[in-house]
This record gives sequence, structure tokens and C-alpha cells, in this order.
Amino acid sequence: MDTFILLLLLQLLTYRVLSINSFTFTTWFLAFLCESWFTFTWIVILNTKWTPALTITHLDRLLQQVPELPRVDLFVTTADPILEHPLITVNTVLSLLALDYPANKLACYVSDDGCSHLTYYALVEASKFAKHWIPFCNKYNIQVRAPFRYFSDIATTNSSDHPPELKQERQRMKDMYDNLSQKIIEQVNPKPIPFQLEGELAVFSNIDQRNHPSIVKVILENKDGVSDDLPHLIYISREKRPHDPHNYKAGAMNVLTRVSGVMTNAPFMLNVDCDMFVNNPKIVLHVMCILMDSKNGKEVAFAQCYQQFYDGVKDDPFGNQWVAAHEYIIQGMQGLQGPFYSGTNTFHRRNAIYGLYPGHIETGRNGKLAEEILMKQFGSSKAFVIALVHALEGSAHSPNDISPSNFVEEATQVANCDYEYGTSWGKQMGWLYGSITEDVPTGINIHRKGWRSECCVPKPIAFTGCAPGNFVSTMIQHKRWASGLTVVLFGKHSPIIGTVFGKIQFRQGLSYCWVTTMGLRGMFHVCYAALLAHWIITNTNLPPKGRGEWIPIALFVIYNICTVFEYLIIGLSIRHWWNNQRMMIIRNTTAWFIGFLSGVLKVLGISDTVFEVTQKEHSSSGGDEDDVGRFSFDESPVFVAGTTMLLVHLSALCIKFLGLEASHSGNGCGMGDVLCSTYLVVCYWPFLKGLFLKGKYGIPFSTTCKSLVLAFIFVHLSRSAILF
Ligand SMILES: O=c1ccn([C@@H]2O[C@H](COP(=O)(O)OP(=O)(O)O[C@H]3O[C@H](CO)[C@@H](O)[C@H](O)[C@H]3O)[C@@H](O)[C@H]2O)c(=O)[nH]1
Ligand SMILES: [Mn+2]
Repeated sequence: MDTFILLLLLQLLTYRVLSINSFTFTTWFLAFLCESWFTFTWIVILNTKWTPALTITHLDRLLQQVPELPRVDLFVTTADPILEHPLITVNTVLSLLALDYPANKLACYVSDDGCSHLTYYALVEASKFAKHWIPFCNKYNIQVRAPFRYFSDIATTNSSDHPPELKQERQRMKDMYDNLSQKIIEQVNPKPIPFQLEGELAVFSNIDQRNHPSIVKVILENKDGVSDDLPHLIYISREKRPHDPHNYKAGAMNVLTRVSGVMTNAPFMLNVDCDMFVNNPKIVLHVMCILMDSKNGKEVAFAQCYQQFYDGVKDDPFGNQWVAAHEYIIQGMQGLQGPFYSGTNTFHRRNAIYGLYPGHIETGRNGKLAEEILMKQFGSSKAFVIALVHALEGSAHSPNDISPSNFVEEATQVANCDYEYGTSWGKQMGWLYGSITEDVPTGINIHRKGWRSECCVPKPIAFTGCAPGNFVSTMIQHKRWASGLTVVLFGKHSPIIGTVFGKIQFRQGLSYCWVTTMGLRGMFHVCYAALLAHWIITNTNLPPKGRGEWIPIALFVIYNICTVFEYLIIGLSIRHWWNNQRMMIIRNTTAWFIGFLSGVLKVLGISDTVFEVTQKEHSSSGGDEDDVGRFSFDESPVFVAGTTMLLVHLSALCIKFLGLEASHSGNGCGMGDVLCSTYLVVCYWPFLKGLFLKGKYGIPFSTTCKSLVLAFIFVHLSRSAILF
């Protein structure tokens, strides 16, 4: 079926080439360009889906093969205690501390870009609770080890087959957790009397978020290196100065890499966003099956677990749960060189992050480990370089009973702004700078060296996080991705360069285009939608004559049938399918388009882009039931683009049905055009409703006005045939 769609697309292109004389050259050229683009995108998708694969892990075999489990450093990033409530971060951290893995092999590092005493306070309180929570989880083999999820699961609360002893213990834990969350919530809510920061919190008094020194604090330490105690827990807030770019999350990840290098230097590192808690406590063991595999493990730079979500709104109204994409695109890439790095739920090989090539894993970096060279590339901390050499040579440097608190001074130094001056951090190795979607180029840079990556999909699923709960945050997120990925596409870490000059395999490079052309796709969609409206308004698109007439209609019908089946096969509903299709049209023509424009401005050096953190909702704290799945709007240009799109097509359809088309042309426009335009209006239904609603569910008056003006200009230019 997929190939049949490709053939239809090619036919459509052929028709377009043959009909070159029936249009003005600009419209013909634009149509040809857009349709070629759609065909290319379809080839990219086909190529990606063609040879799917799945890696299955066998825990029983791991323990036979691996004599000693390796250390793993765990990284959590948080940036804003308001958008990312400390209670969410605390739950993620607790779930990590409670991993089913020897505690003396784990160290958890939390990077706080908000430099907030609230986050630090919450972590300190959580570490006290962890002393009860972790033994409880281990004793009763609890699966969900993020307390707020465990306690909100009604099935476990009411289950009658638990021993009475568990019931009692559970209640005790719940009381302790309620007490903890109470304390944290009280701190976060604004107080009438300004609060005095004393004792441990004194370092945070008079702190300016954008201008402060590095703070590194060891909250928990497993001093004796015992496997059934608690892992280390370290809080880091890297130095920020107004004139030093901090490179958002990429900067934070590089600091985490260095601080952990100095303190524990584990050969593997897990990175999660603050809302992504562990759902399968055995996940590290599963991943070790892949990374420590004696046959293929040494080629794998990172293991990626899917981004899945808890409490996702039913049928995915905002199209941000990515279920079908995991199934078809990510598994497809798994059959090639491996999934792209998607920023969270990823286990990295430390030396791959340091820029090592897969072939050098045993020999080190061609033996050129001279200290001065390393200091030039990696910065001038002696302690860090010693650890680095060990990591690059793959020698286990740290005994189990290391004390992070002995290295606080060195750790603070490597978290400073000036540490990276003149080094390769963020340029050739580590998390790469320059794009607000740091994850994709970082992954490309690794694949470019010839590494593979693997998906790890154990049951139960590895991590779950919170998908943006409303339309506005979804659009902010998509705009950020589209803009960051556009910068990647046109920058030196583009997959095209990686394929031509590096070791990215051809088909892998092609499938990377699915990710990196997000913004560009938006641009072509807007362009085509504008053409459609123009054709209807001026009555000029000649439909393919004879047998050709059915091409667009067949494409529309077969594409939809195909995708519906894809959804049904993996157990999703038709409503889910429709919601995703609709969101695809909406975000392509709004957030991705605007993101593309801002990405282009950044590439041209005209303006810079900012990482806008997505709001994380702590869903079990309760929300308005009526709110769920409703579309909200704000004054962002994203909604101006959307409203304009809707108004233009509504006007075009009105003109058509009232017979007001410009008289000078009149070749007739295709039924296909009218159908497409109507389909677009149907997809935009939430916007249409938004025009008539008030409050957050209504499109703001200023947005409507701007869109009216833009739509009027478009229709006017189109009718006077100035446009195109
Ligand atoms: O200056 C910053 C900005 C963000 N973050 C952290 O980055 C993470 C991701 O931010 P979020 O707002 O949740 O972005 P999402 O769009 O949900 O994240 C996806 O997209 C990002 C790239 O745009 C990736 O980095 C993420 O891993 C991936 O989950 C969060 O933990 C933030 O705390 C920082 O540490 N420092
Ligand atoms: Mn997120």
C-alpha cells in the first residue's frame, strides 16, 4: 500500500511536469516544488519503516555473562521550580534512587538551572524519606517507585491479595509521603512573610538566577560502598553570568558529565528530564544486556528508551504521545543504525560522549593521551583529566567506596562558566551547542563516528513522563523543536554532512531527514495550503484531465485508509488516528512553520532562539476535569498563523460557493482543491470554535485582528493576481 501511494505521488508529479503550460510559471513551479517535497518525505518515511527491528533483553543471561555490573551515573535536569514543580523532580529522583541495581554502583546528580532553594530543600527532604522508601520498595518488590504514582494507583491500594503487613506498611509510607509533599508544597507556595534562608539553605539567599557562582552539594553519600544502602545524591547548580551563554540543557548536561567524571566517573550515564520517572526498576539491568553484550555491545554508544507518558489524555487530542511514531519510525530506525537520541531516557557510554570512535574502545584514543592535549580539549582540571584518561582507556578507576564529598572543590571548578573557554565542549564532543534541540545533533555526532544505538523496550515500559497537558504548551514545544531542528538541518551537524563525510549509513541519513526537516515540512505545507486557496480564489488550477482526475482523490483516500490500519493494528482507536491526523495538519501549518522561520533567522544570524521550558503538570494534584483535551490559545504568533490559515480558506470557500471568483481567469479549479480546502477547515475546527469563545479557550482579540488583516491582504493580492 505504501509503495502504491508512492506511485500515485510520482504520477501526480508526472502530470505536473506535463501540464507546465497550463499555469503561470510561479504557481506551476511552487506546486511542482511542494509536490516533489511531499514525494521526498514519503520516500523518507517508506525508507525508515521498511526494515523494523526490535531488541529483546534476557536478564537471566546477563548475570551469567557479566561478572561484575558496571557503575552508572544518573543525571536529572531541572530548570524552573514554577514550570517544573520540585515535587515532580523529587519523584523522579526517588524512583532513580530506588532502582533495582546495586546502590554502590549508582550516583544520582541533579542539575538545577533555576538555582532554587526550593528544589534543593525538596531534595534534602526527599533524601530523608528515601531512607524509608527504598527498603520498602525492595522488601515488597514494588514496581512503580515514584511515590506519587504508586499511591495514586487505585488498583494497588485496594488489592486484597496483599499481606496485611504490606497494607500497614503502605499506609505508613503514604503518611510519610503526604507529609513530605505537604512540606514541599508549603515551601513553594508564596508566603506572606519573606522566608529567611538559613543553615544549609543560606547559600541561596540573595541569589540571582542569572548571575551566581556554582553550587555543588552532596546530599546523600554511600560512604561504605554497600550495595543495599542508598546511592549518592548530589545537587548541582552551575555558575551563571549574564554575559556568558549557558547553552540551556546542553550546557547543563556537559556540567553534569564533568562533575560526575570528577566524583564517580561511571562508564555509563543515564539522562532523564525531571518529569521522567522510572517505571521499570530493572531498566538498568535490561540496558546492560545491550551495552555489555560481548558480541555487539561495543558498537553501541547509547541505548534509548521510548518517551512514554502517564495520564496521557485519552485518544491523544494534541498529538503529543507519539505512540504510532515509536512503533513505525523509531523501530524502523532500530533496523538501521539505531534510533536518534531524543534527549531523555537514554543510557550513554561515557567515552562516546567524550568523542571516542567505536574502534578505539579497547585501545584508547590512538594512544595520544598526552596531558596537555587533553587539557586543551577538555579543560584544565587535573582531577577531571585523570578521570578522563581512565574513562578513555576503559579502565575501572573508582573503587566502590569513593566519597563524592572529597571532590566538591574540583566539581565546583568544572561547573564554572569559564571552564569551557577554548575547549571542545559543545563543539566536537559532549552535548552540542548551537541548537535548542541539543539531543538530535548530539546523536548525529555520535552516529557520524560509526557508532550504533539501540532501543530498549522492556516490559513494563522503562520510563514515563508527563506529556504537555494543553494545546498552548504543545505548540511551544513543537515550535522549539522545529526551530532547533531547522538550525541542525542547515548547520554543520546536519545528517546530510554526516552521511557524505562521516559514517552515517545512507538509509540512516535519509531517516534522520524525518526528524530534522520538521520545520521545513511546515514551510512546504503552508506554501501548498496558500496555493490551494489561491487556486480556488482565482479559479485557476486545471484538474488533471481524463484518467488523471482520480490521482489526488485516490491519494487522499488510500493514504487515510493506510494510516487508519496502521493505528488499528497497534491497538489505537480511530479517534486517536483522527486526532493525530488533525494535529499533524495544524502543527505543520502553525508551530512548525513559525519554528522554521525562527530557525532560519537564527541560521542567518539575525536573531537568537530561546529554550522555553515546557510546563509539567503534576496531574495527581488534580485539575479541572472539563479542561482535559480542550484547546486553549494565547497571543503567540503560532496562533496568528493558524487563525490566518483558517480565515484564508474560509474566504476561499465562500468566494467559490458564492461564485465570486475573479473573472479574468476562469479555467476552473479542481474538485480536489475544494475538497482539500474543506478538509483543512475541518482540521481547523478547534480554531473555528476558538473564534467564538472567550477566555483561555477563545482566540485572543488581538490575534483575530492580526489574522484578519493578514487574510485580507492575502485574498486581495490573490484576486488582483499580484501574488504568484
Ligand atoms: O536551560 C535549560 C532548559 C531546560 N533544561 C531541562 O531540559 C529538560 C527538557 O525540557 P522540557 O521543557 O521538558 O522540554 P521537552 O520538549 O519536553 O523535551 C524534549 O525536547 C528537548 C529538546 O528540545 C530535549 O532536551 C528533551 O530531553 C526532550 O524530552 C528539562 O528537564 C529541563 O529542566 C535545563 O536543564 N536547562
Ligand atoms: Mn519534557
